[in-house]
Amino acid sequence: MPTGAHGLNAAVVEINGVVKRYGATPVVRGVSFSCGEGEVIGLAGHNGAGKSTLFKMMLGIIAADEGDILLFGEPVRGRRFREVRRAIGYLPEHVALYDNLSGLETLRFFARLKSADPSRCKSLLERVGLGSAIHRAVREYSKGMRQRLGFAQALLGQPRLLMLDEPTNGLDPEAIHAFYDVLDQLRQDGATIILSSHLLAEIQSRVDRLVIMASGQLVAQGTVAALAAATGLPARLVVTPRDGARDRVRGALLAAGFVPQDLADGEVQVAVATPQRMALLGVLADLSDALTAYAIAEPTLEDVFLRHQRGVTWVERAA
Ligand SMILES: Nc1ncnc2c1ncn2[C@@H]1O[C@H](COP(=O)(O)OP(=O)(O)OP(=O)(O)O)[C@@H](O)[C@H]1O
Repeated sequence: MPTGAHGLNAAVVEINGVVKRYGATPVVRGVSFSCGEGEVIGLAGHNGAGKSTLFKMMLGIIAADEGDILLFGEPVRGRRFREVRRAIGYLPEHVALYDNLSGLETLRFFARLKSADPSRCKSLLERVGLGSAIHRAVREYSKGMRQRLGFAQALLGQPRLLMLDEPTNGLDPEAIHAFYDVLDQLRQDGATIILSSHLLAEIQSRVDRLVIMASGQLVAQGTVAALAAATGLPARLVVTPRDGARDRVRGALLAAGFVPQDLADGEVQVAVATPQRMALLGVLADLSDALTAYAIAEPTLEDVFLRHQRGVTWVERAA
């Protein structure tokens, strides 16, 4: 395993001020982050945020216009990167496959390209759930099967760093579950993993840290808990007034400093900022005979994400 110029403790990934332009248009705009050994990082962002472009720069497939990228301490376009590249598994967003080859032939082909041990191909295909289809032509593979084959290709050569671009794209829920099981085993084996997704809800419980991109910029990074707490988004209270009690409910909420909003089905909603939580308990107690139900929804990471998409930037600073 490469340890890089900085020795064993070097960050696996170091990205500093990376910019990429197509023509005059910047699509990655000054992105910086780093990633330590064994970390699982979720790179989240909507379509077009710049995730795939960043991945391609991290692999040296395309050159950055500005900034530095070091993997295992080596500059990605440097002379010694070839050696480092062998320790990296990459699942591109669109895997190019030869339709006439079988799954096994395909993987053996990739193994030769990567100088990886071809005798492991069969067990790798079993590991990604393609064990019964290894001799079938890839042209007969479903989208999900092609994606699994791409994943097997990324696992060739026991990579120490896995970069997976939208790895669950095209997978059904069962296959997504199986994918994360394999990812957990790889994490236990000490691999560093960066996976991108536009589905924050799917990855948020499966990564150690999130890096959120929007319009080519890194808008937030941190653990899921830190991101949710730091943005201080309000919780939402939704109450269902008893028949004829709606005005009383609205009045009590207003008097306690909340701003009631009528929902279509007769319910009333208010935003509850953290300092208002105690006041909320009092109002609910006063209104106990006027309500048939109430529910408090904590802010989700999706709310955080949407807020970042609207241009609010918050980046967790290292202590
Ligand atoms: N070769 C290219 N030439 C011109 N523009 C490009 C090229 N490749 C990507 N872009 C543009 O760069 C921006 C970022 O694209 P990128 O594929 O990195 O986003 P993404 O976050 O991976 O989104 P998606 O999930 O949709 O692929 C987009 O606006 C895209 O149109």
